Amino acid sequence: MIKLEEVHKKYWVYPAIKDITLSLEIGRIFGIIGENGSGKSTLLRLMAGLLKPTKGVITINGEVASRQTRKHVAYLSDQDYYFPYFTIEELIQYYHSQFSDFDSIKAKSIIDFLSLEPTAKIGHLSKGNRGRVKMVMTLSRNAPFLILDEPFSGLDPMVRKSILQGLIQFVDLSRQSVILTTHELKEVESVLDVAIVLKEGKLMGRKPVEQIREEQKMSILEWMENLYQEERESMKA
Ligand SMILES: Nc1ncnc2c1ncn2[C@@H]1O[C@H](COP(=O)(O)OP(=O)(O)OP(=O)(O)O)[C@@H](O)[C@H]1O
Repeated sequence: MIKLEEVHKKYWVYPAIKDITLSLEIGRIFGIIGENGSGKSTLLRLMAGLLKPTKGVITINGEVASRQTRKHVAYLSDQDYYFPYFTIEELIQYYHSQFSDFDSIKAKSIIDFLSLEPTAKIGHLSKGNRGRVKMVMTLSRNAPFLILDEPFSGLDPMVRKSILQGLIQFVDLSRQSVILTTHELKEVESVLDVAIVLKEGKLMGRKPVEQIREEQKMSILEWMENLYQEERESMKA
């Protein structure tokens, strides 16, 4: 479980995350959504142990988030940082040497599923295929938390949904969770279990997607827009 208790994060004096208390359990696919600059990437980086909270506590499986807890997290960054001179298979060997939980057999299956050529050099790939390589490297780790920051950037809209649905089969939800951020709400709606909405660094809501659909008769986007509207009205009052 990842637990945040009254977490604040400031960049210098600017507050990016404000007083968030939240628990994320194993066995779910969480979608963190919100407008640009609402704090989604900052929240993921805090959970991944890459940033320290300014105030508050984050624990991962009971340990305070730090360099040591990074072993519990496979993190896909929204940055394009992969080693351009490696081939995909060399990158797999490198990851295998770096992460004890890296599953090379799974990596090969995901490469097949995503129609990537193992001997291709990373630097020669299109942006969309570099994005696919990042997914291979992240989903091949048997870490309990797979944290994906904008995993679909660069993927064309026609394949996003089918790729996402296919990739979920490589996640073992009996002992893993996926936490992702995205602006592609339509494509992810069908696979998300829980939606978490941020606005200006604040937690606006957390709800099972089934409940949003069945009880509130709304899409995730409509639910998010409602929460934003309520916030605007409460600010005016
Ligand atoms: N390294 C940084 N230094 C200073 N301010 C930062 C830094 N990173 C993010 N911020 C600021 O913190 C706020 C939250 O940024 P963050 O990237 O977490 O938002 P986001 O919801 O992921 O945005 P987007 O949807 O555009 O990716 C923004 O106002 C951003 O400008």
